Amino acid sequence: MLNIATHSFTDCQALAASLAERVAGLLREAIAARGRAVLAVSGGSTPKHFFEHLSHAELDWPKVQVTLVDERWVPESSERSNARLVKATLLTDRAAAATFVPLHQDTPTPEEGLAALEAQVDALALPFDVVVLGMGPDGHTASFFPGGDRLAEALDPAGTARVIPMRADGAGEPRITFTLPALLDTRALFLHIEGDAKRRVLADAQLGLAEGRDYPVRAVLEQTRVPVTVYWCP
Ligand SMILES: O=C1O[C@H](COP(=O)(O)O)[C@@H](O)[C@H](O)[C@H]1O
Repeated sequence: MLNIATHSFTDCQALAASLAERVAGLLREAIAARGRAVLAVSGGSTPKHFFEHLSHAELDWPKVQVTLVDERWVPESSERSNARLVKATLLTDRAAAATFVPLHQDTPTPEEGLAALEAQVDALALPFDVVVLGMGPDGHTASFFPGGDRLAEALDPAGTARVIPMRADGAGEPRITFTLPALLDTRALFLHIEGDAKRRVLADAQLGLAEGRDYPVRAVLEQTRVPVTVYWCP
């Protein structure tokens, strides 16, 4: 049984405000219950307004750790860096007091930086309280790309690795990604998508109508470990 709820908005700014309010509420609850909160967010173009709203949220930000669900293996000076987006749009205003745990090392390849990255990830007070995934038009989420060289390993529910490198034709550059079992180790899971094309991809993935195409997001939709809440606007 799929455990998916969908919140649809006609206005993407309203979506961003609503998702930020929901996430802030969950982070507040986590701090009240455990004295800290851990948030994993996506990169790409979609989360910008959500990040801007969340950055103003009133909560005890020094008790919040923020990380990324995946990262492009580029320096932070690159426009493609997910960390750059997070620092510019989320870790400002009140949220500047949060601790950021990046998924990048200054090494030529993710494989060479992996041991140091694993040590960085060890600093996270897991499980996550909130994970916010995005999705590309090709049905990738985090860096679970169609045809990814380590896709099966990343999606293996019994896998023990938390982060792994990923390469795929559609990925642009090498990636590092939390694995699916690591991301499902969360108290709340959101999927934030915008636009009709992505809604169709999601519907196809959900109904198994991918017509031979490989939509990795399907693994998130079909798992039964944690409910998925989809936020969508046109
Ligand atoms: O490359 C990535 O793409 C996806 C989707 O990005 P968008 O630009 O279509 O919103 C994103 O969720 C992921 O974190 C990122 O690395």
